Amino acid sequence: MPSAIEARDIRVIREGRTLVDGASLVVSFGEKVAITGASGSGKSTFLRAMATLIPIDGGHVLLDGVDAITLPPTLFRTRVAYLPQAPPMLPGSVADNVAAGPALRGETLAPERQIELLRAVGLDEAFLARGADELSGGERQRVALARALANEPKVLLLDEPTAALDPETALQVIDLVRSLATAGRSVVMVTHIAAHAEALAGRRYVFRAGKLLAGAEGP
Ligand SMILES: Nc1ncnc2c1ncn2[C@@H]1O[C@H](COP(=O)(O)OP(=O)(O)OP(=O)(O)O)[C@@H](O)[C@H]1O
Repeated sequence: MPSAIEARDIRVIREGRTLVDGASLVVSFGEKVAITGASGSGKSTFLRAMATLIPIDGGHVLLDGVDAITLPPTLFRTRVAYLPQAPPMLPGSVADNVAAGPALRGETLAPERQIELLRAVGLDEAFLARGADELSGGERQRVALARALANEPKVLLLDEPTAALDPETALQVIDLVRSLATAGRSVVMVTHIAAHAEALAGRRYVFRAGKLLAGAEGP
């Protein structure tokens, strides 16, 4: 069976510096992977490369065994959700945000589905009418996850989802992220906080000097 997503020998070189030096990662369906590493080690660059958001200087990203380069970008973006640190909210209500992905494709997200998605991220339906710009950091992170889930992605790529959160909220968001890995959905999370990587309870990697190393060893 092919993997859900695979990074094969990825290289990223910028301004003569090798930021990602032949990094490979195979993620199975339903698997959780946490990548830690020191600031500036290249983990965000690697995650963005996996999301096909930046040009790469070598290697391949495979989705379900198929080279991403051969897939229509819109298909890849629907299957693979990438969330940056502190994802920005779109103007309007929480409902507008949750329904944004389908709306881009000219589809309407049924109100029942919006409620279901909010519940999946631990928010009740009263949030739908709230202005997205009034939310706390933790609520924004949850709404961003619900917005991503509306596309029914197979893979979630999360860059420091707890970066802007207080310690208690951060652990709640990690619990939530852990629960989002299901039989058909994989999660790859970058975090510089070892305890959060551990709390994800999946496979562990460390990014060091552009290399992705298996294991939980600290930076
Ligand atoms: N487009 C670019 N051009 C030049 N240098 C870059 C570019 N993007 C990233 N870098 C550099 O590459 C290195 C790795 O950055 P990256 O954001 O991947 O690190 P990180 O491990 O995620 O760090 P942090 O935990 O601080 O976010 C840094 O030194 C950064 O300044």
